Amino acid sequence: MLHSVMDYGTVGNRALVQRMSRETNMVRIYTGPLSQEHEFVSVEAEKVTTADDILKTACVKMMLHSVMDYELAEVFSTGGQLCKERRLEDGENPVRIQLLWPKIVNADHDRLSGGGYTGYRFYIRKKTLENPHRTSGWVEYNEPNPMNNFLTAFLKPPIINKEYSDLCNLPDFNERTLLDNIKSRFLNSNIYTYVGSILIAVNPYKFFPLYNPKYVKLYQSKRLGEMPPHIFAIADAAFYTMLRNKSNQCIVISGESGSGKTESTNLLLHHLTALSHKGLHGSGVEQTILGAGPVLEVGSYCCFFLVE
Ligand SMILES: Nc1ncnc2c1ncn2[C@@H]1O[C@H](COP(=O)(O)OP(=O)(O)OP(=O)(O)O)[C@@H](O)[C@H]1O
Repeated sequence: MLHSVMDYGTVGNRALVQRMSRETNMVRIYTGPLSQEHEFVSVEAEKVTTADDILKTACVKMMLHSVMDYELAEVFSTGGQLCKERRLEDGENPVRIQLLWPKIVNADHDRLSGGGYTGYRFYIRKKTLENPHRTSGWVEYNEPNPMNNFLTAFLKPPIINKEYSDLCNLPDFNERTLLDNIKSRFLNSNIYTYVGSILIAVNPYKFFPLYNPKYVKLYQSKRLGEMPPHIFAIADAAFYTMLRNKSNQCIVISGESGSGKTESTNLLLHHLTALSHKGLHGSGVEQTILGAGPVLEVGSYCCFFLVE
């Protein structure tokens, strides 16, 4: 009798364990430089789902055609410095792995601060030609995370040879220090610098991946100066000031011929339409913004009116 009760218990437990292992979880696969559109893709998975299956789904979501060329990596990072990473074996179970990640560290997981993110993440990456089968053991690094290097370098200002992202903070303000500061920022791919609430843009005459949806998201609802200088920050500040104060806004863009006024106007429009797409304030805003053109071009000035 006792034996049969115990059997019942065992069968009941097994059913419970099976049910629990079938519960689905979301696994975030960060895209790094592989996607301009998405910071990550979410894949629904069970505890028993293999890394290989998750990789296949992530590739479909990201429209990457040859799964064989990609792999998943578990990455631990602190403040923009990649501490360690390892390749996931095909048969490993990412859901089980992420359940073991320390919760306290991962509380900061989604917080992109001046130093990047802190915690564990899964990344999808291209297999390297030199080493198509990277080790599945942890490899430690002391250099900026290669997955996110442009974004990380952008978010993390250099400590040595300190640069000032706002010229108002220059300890010794004169023409020389001003130009030196803008030049050294430009050489570090920082084309934007603030002077208080004014933005100086240096035309790079080449494409920088600074305007994709990741950056649109990064600058939404942020105070001017909270994030590194960017044209999106100006658009965001004007947009929210217009909504908050219920007053029209004007952005003046000035510079000599070829300095990038038209490009800057397009980038402002790009961010403003992205903000209105959020649907927070009704789709009419986009029409109003687009209807706010024509942009007034007079000599070397562009005036961009944002009408409530
Ligand atoms: N932020 C930027 N990133 C990359 N290229 C840029 C950027 N800003 C401007 N450019 C490039 O520089 C060139 C000149 O820019 P643009 O036409 O915007 O200058 P402009 O000030 O409007 O010139 P003009 O006053 O003669 O009309 C263009 O080829 C443009 O693509």
